Parts: sequence; structure tokens; C-alpha cells
Amino acid sequence: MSEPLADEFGREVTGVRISLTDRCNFDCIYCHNEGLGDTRGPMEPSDDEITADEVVRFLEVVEEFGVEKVKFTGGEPMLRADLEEIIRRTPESMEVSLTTNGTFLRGRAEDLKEAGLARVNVSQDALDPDEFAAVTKSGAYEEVLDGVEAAIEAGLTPVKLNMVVFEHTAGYVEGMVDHVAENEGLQLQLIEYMPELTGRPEWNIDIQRVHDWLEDISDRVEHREMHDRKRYWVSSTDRDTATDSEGDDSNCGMVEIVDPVENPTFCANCHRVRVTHEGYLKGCLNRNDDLRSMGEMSREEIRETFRAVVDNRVPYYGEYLIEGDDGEWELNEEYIGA
Ligand SMILES: Nc1nc2c(ncn2[C@@H]2O[C@H](COP(=O)(O)OP(=O)(O)OP(=O)(O)O)[C@@H](O)[C@H]2O)c(=O)[nH]1
Ligand code: SF4
Ligand code: SF4
Repeated sequence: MSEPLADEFGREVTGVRISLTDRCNFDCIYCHNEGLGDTRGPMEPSDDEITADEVVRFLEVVEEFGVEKVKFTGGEPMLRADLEEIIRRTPESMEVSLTTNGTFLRGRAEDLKEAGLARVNVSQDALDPDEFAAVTKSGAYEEVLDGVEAAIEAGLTPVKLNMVVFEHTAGYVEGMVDHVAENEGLQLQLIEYMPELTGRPEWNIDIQRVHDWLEDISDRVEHREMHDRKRYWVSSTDRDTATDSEGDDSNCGMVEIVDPVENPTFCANCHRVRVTHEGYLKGCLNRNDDLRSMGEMSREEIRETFRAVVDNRVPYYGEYLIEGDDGEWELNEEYIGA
């Protein structure tokens, strides 16, 4: 196994995110479908969907380049009947996680665990069936809660609840923070709404307000290496009397803020390459101008394509090129050696 490949900005690629399908049984009003647009369409698999063999071949190749993590996403990846097979065939050296809407976890969580899945992230935008239905256009609220429980029972932990913070959900943030602080096995990811991917800027709220509030109520704060994300540890007892319990997280819930929008620090610590549901490699969630098809490629061709995608990766947010003293364009130091 070689050292991870790094792009021009010193960002090593240690993880891959693979979208297994663009189909979904939900129709969330904020959905970006891994940067590719909406998920509405036929629920039957299309012939263009990446196959299990293609996924496994790709993973075996990138394992040679030191990739140690794979995240399976969608659409809804659990619509793939061969998900367990794909996970079972994933190289053993890799940590496997799944991002799902949770509807189908009850009944499959144990098999997924047995196949090698380490943990799941489950979208849950509100602790209220009506708002949940308004945001997801789905009546599967109870199935999702039950799915989260099944995942915890199966040991797919920590289960991270993904909540997109925007106009429809902002009023539920406090309740969700309480919920994870009170329930062992749960963590919360508060995801900044991405207006440029949904075309509804009026739903945006200032995520800094959420940072400030968490700063006030949390026992301690840390920075995660990936994306330099902030993590707040919130006490499950009386938040008003929270003391500095550094190092003792037994009575705390973890809340992480995922705030990529206009955030150069987030991009400077981005270590992932993506694969679309049709088997195209791309270097950034928000870019589709660098797509490279894996199609029927040989392993050597996949190696070359992966190298090329990594070589072409550029940060999305912030100015990655700046004008030097001599008038020439040069790479912005802000990103280099992140
Ligand atoms: N812009 C941007 N957004 C991301 C990136 N990674 C995750 N996100 C956002 O975060 C959401 C949640 O991602 P998940 O798939 O649950 O997982 P994660 O937070 O990336 O990773 P883990 O916490 O390690 O499981 C995604 O739907 C995106 O909106 C990224 O690299 N760039
Ligand atoms: S569950 Fe995920 S993939 Fe499905 S519509 Fe909602 S955000 Fe999109
Ligand atoms: S470069 Fe920035 S926007 Fe693109 S995937 Fe990485 S963190 Fe997300």
C-alpha cells in the first residue's frame, strides 16, 4: 500500500464517498443528491447504476493508494438489494459507514453489521411527525425512529443524526440537542443549508447563531481533523450548571456542525473523492465539471483516472488562486499543507 495521494494543496485523499443510487423514497425539500440535483424519478434501478463489481474493483484499487474509509450514500443506498454484498466485499482495511434516511434499517441493521458496516448516519430533521413530513414529503417518521433504534441495537454506533438547519427546522435544534444528550449511542450533525444547491436562498439561516448558542451551553469544544469541523459536548443534565468536565464525556452528547458554505477552512481539510451513482469520479461535491467515467475500465485505467481526479482537485469555497506580486496567478497559501 502506498502513501495517500495528495492534491496541489497538500490535501491527502484518505476517504471515498460512493453514491450507490440516485433513487430515494423521500423527496426532501433541501436535497442536493450529492451535488447532482433531485432524486425524483423511477424507483426501479436503471441500467446505468454502478454495479457491485464496479464498486468493489474501485475500492480494491484505491486501497492501494492508502484510502482507508468509504462512505456509501445515495439517494437512498438501502434501496440497493446488494448493499450487504457490496459491504461484505469491501476491503477489510477500510472503515465502512453509510448515510441513509433510516426507513429500512429495521430488519437489515444486523445483517449490515455482520457484513462489516461500522456505523450509520441517519437523516432526521425534526422530532415532530408533521414537520418531518413537510420536509421529507414522507410519512415514514415512525419507521425512521425505529430504524435508529435498530441501528443502536445492532451496534452500528455512534449513530449520527443528520439535521439540515434551515427555516423549516431551526426551531427543532434545541430539542434535537437534548435528544442526543439524553440518548447514549446518538450524536448530532447540524448541517448548514446549501442554498446554491436548492435554489431557495430565503430558507437560509445564519449558522453562526447556532455555533454561538452551542458555545454557551457546551462543556467543551474540540475541532475534528476532517473539514476542521467544530464539535460541542453538551451535558445531558442541567445545561445551566454545566461545568468544565474536560475528558469525561460519559454524561454528554456530541453535536458537530457541518458548515461548508463559504468556508475555506472546511475545504482546506477535505480529504475525499466521490463516485456518482453512474460510476463517475469527481473531486468535489459541488463540482460536476470534473466528472470522469470509470465505465468498463481496467484496474490500471482506474488507477490513472483516480490519480488525475486527485491532481485536479481544487477547494470550492474561497479564492484558491490569488494574484502574486509579479502579477502572475499563484495558489493561495491558505490552503497549502492543510
Ligand atoms: N460541501 C461539502 N459538504 C459535505 C461534505 N461532506 C459532507 N457534507 C455535508 O454533510 C452532509 C452529511 O454527510 P454524511 O454523509 O452524513 O457524513 P459526514 O458528515 O460527511 O461524515 P461522518 O461524520 O464521518 O460520517 C452531507 O449531506 C453534505 O451536505 C463535503 O466534503 N463537502
Ligand atoms: S433522504 Fe437524502 S437522498 Fe433522499 S431525498 Fe432526502 S436528502 Fe435526498
Ligand atoms: S472542496 Fe469543499 S465543497 Fe468541495 S467537497 Fe471538499 S469540502 Fe466540500
